[in-house]
Parts: sequence; structure tokens; C-alpha cells
Amino acid sequence: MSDPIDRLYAAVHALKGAAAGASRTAKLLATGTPKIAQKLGEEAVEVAIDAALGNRHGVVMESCDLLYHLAVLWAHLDIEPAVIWAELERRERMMGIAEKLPKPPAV
Ligand SMILES: N=c1c2ncn([C@@H]3O[C@H](COP(=O)(O)OP(=O)(O)OP(=O)(O)O)[C@@H](O)[C@H]3O)c2ncn1[C@@H]1O[C@H](COP(=O)(O)O)[C@@H](O)[C@H]1O
Repeated sequence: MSDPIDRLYAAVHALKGAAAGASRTAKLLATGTPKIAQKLGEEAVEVAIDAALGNRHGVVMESCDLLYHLAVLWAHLDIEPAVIWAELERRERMMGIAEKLPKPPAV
């Protein structure tokens, strides 16, 4: 079974081209990149505010909104989650190698 983000992306992507009245997601997708990016930024700020206030429950809730809006942006740009996972894995491998390299001398 695919993970929740893959499923969320698939659900959101399926709404591309749907009438804006079909759902909130279809309406948001129809607004275009600047508006989607703005919503994503707002959700990120909401996560940060809840974290700064020590509101753990708020961080969880706003993180879900943030991931949803990230999935909307990816779907709008046709960036499949697999592309993101591949880059994360590439970095994981790169950092694994970096850890094994001798440390440069202290200056
Ligand atoms: N996972 C989500 C999801 N998470 C958050 N949200 C929406 O994002 C909103 C949070 O963002 P805001 O705080 O900006 O919401 P708001 O204050 O109402 O702002 P505006 O609507 O005025 O922009 C929530 O109120 C939800 O409406 C989501 N809407 C949809 N999904 C999933 O997306 C798919 C498509 O959903 P539909 O849009 O219902 O077809 C389905 O799989 C849904 O489960």
C-alpha cells in the first residue's frame, strides 16, 4: 500500500482540470501557482506559530494542512512524490558517504 502522501497526491492530482465548483481542492488548483504558493506559505507560518507557542496539537493539525497544500502545489506542477522521495534518498546516500570521509583538519 502506498503511503498517505502518495494517496493524498493521487487524490489531489485526480482533481486537476475538474470544474472549480467540484471541491475546495479543484478550486485551489484552478487559482494557479502564485495563490497555491501563498497558501502553502501561510500554512508553514501557522506551523511555526504553533511551535513557538508550544501548541503541540496545533503543530500536528497545521502540519497536515501544510502537507496537503504541498501536495496541491506538487500536483499543480506535476511533480510526483516519487521525485521527492528519490531526491531524499540521494541525499541520504550522499550524507552516508560524507560521514565516512575523513574530517578536514580544523583551522
Ligand atoms: N487532506 C486534505 C486537506 N487538508 C486540509 N484541507 C483543507 O485545507 C483547509 C486548511 O486551510 P486553511 O486554514 O487555509 O482553510 P480556510 O481557512 O478554510 O481557507 P480557505 O478555504 O478560505 O482558503 C481545511 O479547512 C481543509 O478545507 C484539506 N482538503 C482536502 N484534503 C484531501 O484532499 C483530497 C481532495 O479533497 P476535496 O477538496 O474535498 O475534493 C481528499 O483526499 C481530501 O481528504
